[in-house]
Amino acid sequence: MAETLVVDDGVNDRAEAGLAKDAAKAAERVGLKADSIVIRGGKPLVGRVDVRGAKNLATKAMVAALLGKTPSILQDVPQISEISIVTKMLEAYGVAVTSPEDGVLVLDPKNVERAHFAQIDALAGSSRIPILFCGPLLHALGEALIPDLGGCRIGDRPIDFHLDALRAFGAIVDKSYEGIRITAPNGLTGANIELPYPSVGATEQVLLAAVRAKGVTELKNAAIEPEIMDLIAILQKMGAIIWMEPNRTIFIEGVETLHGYSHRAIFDRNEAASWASAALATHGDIFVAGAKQQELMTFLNVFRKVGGAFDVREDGIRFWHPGGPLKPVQVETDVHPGFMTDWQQPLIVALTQAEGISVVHETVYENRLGFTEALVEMGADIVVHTDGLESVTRRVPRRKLEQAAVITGPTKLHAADVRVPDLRGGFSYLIAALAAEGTSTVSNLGLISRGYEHFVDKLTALGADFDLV
Ligand SMILES: CC(=O)N[C@H]1[C@@H](OP(=O)(O)OP(=O)(O)OC[C@H]2O[C@@H](n3ccc(=O)[nH]c3=O)[C@H](O)[C@@H]2O)O[C@H](CO)[C@@H](O)[C@@H]1O
Ligand SMILES: C=C(OP(=O)(O)O)C(=O)O
Repeated sequence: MAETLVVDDGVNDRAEAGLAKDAAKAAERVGLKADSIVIRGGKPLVGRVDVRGAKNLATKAMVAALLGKTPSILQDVPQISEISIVTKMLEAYGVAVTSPEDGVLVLDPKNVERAHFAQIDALAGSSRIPILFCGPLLHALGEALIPDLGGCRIGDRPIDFHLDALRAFGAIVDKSYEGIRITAPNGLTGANIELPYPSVGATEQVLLAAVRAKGVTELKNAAIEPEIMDLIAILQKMGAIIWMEPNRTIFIEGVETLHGYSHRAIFDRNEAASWASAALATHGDIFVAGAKQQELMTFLNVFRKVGGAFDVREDGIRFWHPGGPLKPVQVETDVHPGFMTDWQQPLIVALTQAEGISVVHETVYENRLGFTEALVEMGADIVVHTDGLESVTRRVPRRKLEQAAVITGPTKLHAADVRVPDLRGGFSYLIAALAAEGTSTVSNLGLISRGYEHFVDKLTALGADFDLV
């Protein structure tokens, strides 16, 4: 059975309570005081939004700073609650975090020897990032205490690949602690690791542990998402030796010491794709400044097939609904370069407006379509098949408990009161409420601020009609 942290039944409630409590607190730290938004829908979103660094890179870059002997500088850091949570973690682990100007973080690991493990428990259940501190802390201190993980509840999200990899490096895992305690009395030694699935987090785990391990590490079946490539670029700036070979193989030659980096985070392609879906679903026209074509190629193909229009410019991408009917599509989520799982939730709202039957097959997580229930309440015709659909071809082997959503459109969406279940599901509810006729209330907004910077201000800039409660 896969090893898990916070996902077994007995501890789920604790994780959920932690996530909800922390989401609200962390949201306040990034300026969101309201729990709910009352949206008067039926108006197209038109205007410009700016997208900065990716949540899924910036947080890992912050962890990487712990590996350096000197301070690191990270630019284009978004004001999202996930960053404020990781800042608190870094501070507990002895890294001084300052922000000389908006979007810039200086991360100084000078006090890591005086890590305050006792303060870490207060952050239990708030994020998935803590598990990535294992390698850097083991190199710095020979010991790591990691609190229970949080993150979106979109599947079981075990950490067996992470722990197996750490054991392969020579670490000892003790799960009697609430969370995990991990030690490396003899240091970490490079290893040959093959991941059972190209997990993003487990690939990052291996990179962050291997860069200072003794000897060479070979990682097979690695994830190769653009955010991972950006993390590799950061580690190389720090002095690491990393190269790639075909078929998802990464080699890392361990080095004695690393120094700080200066880096501008890759843009948030998940946020960009979310605003693109919002433009389509509301018959709108949104220029997403900072979006780049390369990392969005797979999304852009699907967006075009659905009938959306886009224009790639020097400084961003304009997405709009060109008029006329939208077309149904068949999409299967996958690891990069496939269609990213984080994109499917916002896209599904747009697909409720396509003429015909669309299929979205979720193959990365086993519980990421539950959010569609609220869309059905709002008038969408969506049937979720929990065994997946046999007819869909796939690159990765079939895994248990997959889900497929069959969306029949177009359907008129009407107003409803809905509660945000997870980050992308929450953004989807905002889109649905903006597209629907009437007045909807979306509550538990704190979760959206985990990954969408200044989304309330952006909605105002796009002409949305709403009040915060
Ligand atoms: C903070 C962050 O970057 N989050 C992203 C990251 O999550 P995260 O890194 O958690 O996602 P993974 O790629 O690790 O997970 C993919 C699949 O592998 C499974 N798995 C993973 C690890 C493990 O030890 N055992 C195991 O079975 C998971 O349950 C899941 O079904 O990549 C996901 C897939 O692109 C994205 O949806 C998330 O937005
Ligand atoms: C699933 C996501 O994030 P996390 O891994 O932080 O829960 C996401 O960004 O959509």
